Amino acid sequence: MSVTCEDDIDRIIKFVADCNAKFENSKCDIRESALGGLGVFAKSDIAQGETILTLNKSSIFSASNSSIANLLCDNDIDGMLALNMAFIYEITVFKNTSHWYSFLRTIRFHDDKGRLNLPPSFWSTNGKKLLKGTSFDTLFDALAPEDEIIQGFETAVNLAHNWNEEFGLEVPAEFFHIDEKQREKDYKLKLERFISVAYTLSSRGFEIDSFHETALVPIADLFNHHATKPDLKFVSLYDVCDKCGEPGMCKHLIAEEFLEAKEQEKHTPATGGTGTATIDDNLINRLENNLEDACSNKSADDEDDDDDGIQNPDECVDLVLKNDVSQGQEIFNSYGELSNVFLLARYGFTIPGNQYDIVHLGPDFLEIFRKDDKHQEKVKWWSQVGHGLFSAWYAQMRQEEDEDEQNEAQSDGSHQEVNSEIEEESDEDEDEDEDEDEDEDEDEDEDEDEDEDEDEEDVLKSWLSRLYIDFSGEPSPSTWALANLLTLTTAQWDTFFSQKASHHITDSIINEEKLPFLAKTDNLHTKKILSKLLKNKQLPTLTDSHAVKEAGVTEAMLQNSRILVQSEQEILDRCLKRLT
Ligand SMILES: C[S@@+](CC[C@H](N)C(=O)[O-])C[C@H]1O[C@@H](n2cnc3c(N)ncnc32)[C@H](O)[C@@H]1O
Repeated sequence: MSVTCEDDIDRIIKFVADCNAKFENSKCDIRESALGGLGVFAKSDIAQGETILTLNKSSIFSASNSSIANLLCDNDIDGMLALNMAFIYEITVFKNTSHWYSFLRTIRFHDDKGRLNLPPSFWSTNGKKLLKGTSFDTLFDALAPEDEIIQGFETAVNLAHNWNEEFGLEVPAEFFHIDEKQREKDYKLKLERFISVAYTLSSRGFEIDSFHETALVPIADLFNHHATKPDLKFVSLYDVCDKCGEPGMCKHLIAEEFLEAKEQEKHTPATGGTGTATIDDNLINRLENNLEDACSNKSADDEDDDDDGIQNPDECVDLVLKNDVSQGQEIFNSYGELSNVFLLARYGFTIPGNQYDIVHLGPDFLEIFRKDDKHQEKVKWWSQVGHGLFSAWYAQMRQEEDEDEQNEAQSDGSHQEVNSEIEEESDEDEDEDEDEDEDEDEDEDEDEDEDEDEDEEDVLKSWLSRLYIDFSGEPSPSTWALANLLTLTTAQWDTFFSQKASHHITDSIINEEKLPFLAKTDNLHTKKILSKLLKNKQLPTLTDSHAVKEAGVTEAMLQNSRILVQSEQEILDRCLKRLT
């Protein structure tokens, strides 16, 4: 949960005004939202297509335009780790000397009681219990501490000390100085602060372009998320030079073109070639001259901009309304079509009745197999052969059904054209595949042993992940198939194969005519098996009486877990209703 204080609104508005941003202040109101923290509301009716925020990319905060941009680049640090480190240096070391300080200090990574904002993977043991057995735990394994962020923290601590030793850059002590006298305790504290910043920034970041990557965008980050009816579109030109952020020609592109031309020359016998293309002093001088010219033109343009207030749209980010909004309404953005698992893991909140939620049944099937030996052969076949075979057959069957539907709607002439195009495409694919196969053969032997263990784990994860119920309460095709399989008597199971290898069931040859049986959704025995499995499913019990909080459990943890668990429980109830 990352929320902004009302007291900070003026500071944020002043920051964007100082940056010459265009924010429709007269039409939008920033105030407290019932969803928590602040939100943005329409002061009057606003029409679809209106741009309510335009900000030059120089006013957003990214690792690439931060005070430590060069250091990060020299040390090959990018992505969220770079943004995290840049944010920490800006708010602790550079403070008032930083252009972004008045904006960045409004981003809080702890609640009003000073408790850090941590993702469930770093919740206390009691906190994690609240989500035990949900899809968050069993499908995404999202309660396990994330090694990547711990490694990121250690990299950041080492770099901070190196930079301090090499050229005296102050170490952000609250984050990266670990007191050796109480190392274990202090390490945990600093690590959690670092994770808390990472979690907070991940809930507020926008993907800008190939230069800035993920960045913080003032005002834009005050819009809350709506799962089904967002009002806004975030617009930013993604393809820019990844070294300097220029949307058009820049010295890096000129250099690249020069090297390409040299490379071509090398392969053209008439002119001959030098053999290697390097960026020599001459080229650098030419580029620098070009750049100076470009800069002087650009500053002239910028002066023009100041005169008439027009900015180059390619250098700006915009928030544009994609619906009409009415006076008083909260204006929503979309953070993506995300289930509560993703919302909680990345953004720190959940929404009741989230239509992207599912209930995972992998561990529940495993429990049936663990308890009852009689299914062993079927499970072995399903995990190693059956699920792949069934999934491929099912996908093909669905495709054919879709094609039949399309064909019915099409005239005969256009129908034939479509088919011949598809055939040509698949012929080409086959040729390409053959070539690739030859190359691959050489490398295969080396990697085989290493790959085997990983493969087994991946295979298990893969077929278990397909066992779920969707938001409407409908079991997935694999869930129906596996449950149908469990209903087979020994005699029926034997007729499933045209040739059965009794020692190695996975070598048996399936009777393909039997596959449609696995897709059946009306078998009473199957429905009984599924109903029993659902009734036995153990989700945490988090009724209102769970209000007595245990140590290490905050109100926010409890509230988010309650919403997530309730959403899964409602899906189970819907499924049970369908089955009976
Ligand atoms: C980008 S910020 C949005 C502005 C935020 N309300 C604030 O006060 O700064 C994202 C955070 O807003 C909150 N949030 C956004 N949409 C929400 C929703 N639909 N329900 C509950 N909280 C939401 C969450 O705390 C999330 O971490």
